Amino acid sequence: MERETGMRRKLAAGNWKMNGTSAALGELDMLATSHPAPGVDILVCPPATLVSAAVRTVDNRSIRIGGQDCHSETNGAHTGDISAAMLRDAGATAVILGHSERRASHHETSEDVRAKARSAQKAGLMTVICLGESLLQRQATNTLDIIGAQLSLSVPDSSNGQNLVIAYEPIWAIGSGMTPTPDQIGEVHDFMRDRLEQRFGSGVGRSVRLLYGGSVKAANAAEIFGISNVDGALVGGASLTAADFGPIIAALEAA
Ligand SMILES: O=C[C@H](O)COP(=O)(O)O
Repeated sequence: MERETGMRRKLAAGNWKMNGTSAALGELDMLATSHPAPGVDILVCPPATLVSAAVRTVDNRSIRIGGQDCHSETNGAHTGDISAAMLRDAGATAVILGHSERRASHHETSEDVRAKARSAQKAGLMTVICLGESLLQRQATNTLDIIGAQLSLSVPDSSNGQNLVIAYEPIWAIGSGMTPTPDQIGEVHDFMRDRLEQRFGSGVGRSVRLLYGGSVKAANAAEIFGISNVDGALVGGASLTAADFGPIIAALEAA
C-alpha cells in the first residue's frame, strides 16, 4: 500500500458526545495548557450547551471548538435544534455531521447530512462528515459499496480541502474496543481518497483530510496513524480527559 500524505495538516478531533457539564471544561483547559503549540490541529466538540464556555476556556489557544450536529435551515420553527449560524455565533469553527449515532437515533439520511453540510459550509464551519458500515455490511463484503454511497450522497458540491473532513467510523468499532485491521482501514481510506479525487479533481481530492474513528486510544493510535491516507482520528471516549487525549495527540504528532 502506497503511503500518501500530501500537504495535509493532521487533525486530532474529539467528540464528547452527550458527556460533560461545566466541570469538564477543566479538562479542556488542561489540554490547551499542555499543548501550547501542537504540531497538529486539535478540535474538541463538546455538547452544544458547552460550546460558548469551551470557546472562552480555550481563549484563542491551540484548540478549536466544534458542534456535534446542526440543522440544515438557518432559523425557524425547529424546537430543540440549532443552526450552523448559531454554532458559528457561539464561536464554533467546525461541526460533526452524519455521525452513525445520529443516522441511527435520529433517522438522518445521507441526503439530510448533505443539506446540513451545505448550510454549515455556507456559515463558514469546517464539516466533519462521518461514514461507516455496520458489522453485517462488512461481513457481507459490502463495505466499499456502503462507504461509496454515503460519501457521494453526504458530501455537498461546495466542499473543498478547508471546509471538508471525512471521518471513517465503522459502526461496530465505536465504543466497542474492536478496531478493523490496518489493511481494512487502509483499504477504505485509499478508496475514499480515490473517490474524492475523481469527484473534485486531484487538487481538492488530495487536500481533504481523512480521519479514522472507532475505539482509538493511546495503545493503538501509533499503528493507526501509520496507515496510508489516515490523517488523524475522531476520538470519542478517549477524548474526554486530557490524560487520555493527550497521548493520542502526541502519537499523531510523532506519526
Ligand atoms: O465520534 C467518535 C466515534 O464515535 C468513536 O467513539 P469511540 O472512540 O468512543 O469509539
